[in-house]
Amino acid sequence: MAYETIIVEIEDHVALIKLNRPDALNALNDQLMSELATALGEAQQNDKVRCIVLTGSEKAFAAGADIKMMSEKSFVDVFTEDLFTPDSEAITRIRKPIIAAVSGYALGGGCELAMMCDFIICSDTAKFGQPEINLGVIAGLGGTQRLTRFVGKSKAMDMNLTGRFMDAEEAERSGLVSRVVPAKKLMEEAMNAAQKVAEKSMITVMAAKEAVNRSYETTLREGLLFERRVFHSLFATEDQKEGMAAFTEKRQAQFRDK
Ligand SMILES: CC(C)=CC(=O)SCCNC(=O)CCNC(=O)[C@H](O)C(C)(C)COP(=O)(O)OP(=O)(O)OC[C@H]1O[C@@H](n2cnc3c(N)ncnc32)[C@H](O)[C@@H]1OP(=O)(O)O
Repeated sequence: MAYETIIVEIEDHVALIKLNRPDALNALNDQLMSELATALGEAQQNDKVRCIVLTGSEKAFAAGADIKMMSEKSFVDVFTEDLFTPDSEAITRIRKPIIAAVSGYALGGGCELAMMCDFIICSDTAKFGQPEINLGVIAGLGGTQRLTRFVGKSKAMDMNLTGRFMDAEEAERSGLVSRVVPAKKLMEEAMNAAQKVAEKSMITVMAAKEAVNRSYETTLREGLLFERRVFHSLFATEDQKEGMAAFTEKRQAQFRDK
């Protein structure tokens, strides 16, 4: 399928999805969000794809929802048509792993989009923020909910109430991102991480993703039980036999997703 606001490339089992609205710092309009959902759905269906990397430009991962589109709308418009808060499940229900590679601004919906991914690698130029307060609104795609789970109440309140930006160093220190790398190395680092994930058993990767995500949705007791059940169930796979045999035989495992 031909896209106008994103670019999709598939190489070595990794789908690289690049947000591409350079004149608006990748502001998230309806078309971009719909094309992104379609591309992710296609990556999920494509057997050649084992990991997905989502990125933007050097200057902006995404500067949030399209303010020019929002500015004319009334409460009745946005409430009745459920505007500007697309169902994040189009992204979070993707079972293959998604890595966000963030350079420059990840603000408002851009920060929220990065947080919907499985982990975030950012460049030392990255700036995260929930500046919606400056527009007379609040975050609408997880900036008060996911961000609080990532960085805790105090920092999430600070960012949502003052609208200040968090730099890469603070984002790593606060647990929002997993790694910070020099801007020039960002894509290499993200693609290498994706390759590492792509080498694993897809069944095990999907199970690990589901188990970690469960920790956000349930109690510790239920989460630990879920983890234990999934751990036990993986002993029914050929990939568990292969992984453990490879360790014993001191060789590289050859996973077959079975
Ligand atoms: C998801 C939900 C529910 C809500 C939201 O996300 S609300 C949006 C939250 N985001 C923001 O408030 C950030 C808005 N942008 C900025 O503050 C600045 O653009 C900046 C700090 C990211 C960068 O500033 P800079 O001076 O370097 O660049 P600009 O001249 O301001 O921008 C270049 C170009 O892009 C257009 N732009 C930027 N962000 C958006 C946006 N969110 N929506 C629509 N358009 C955006 C900006 O207007 C300019 O284009 P023009 O020169 O044609 O006006």
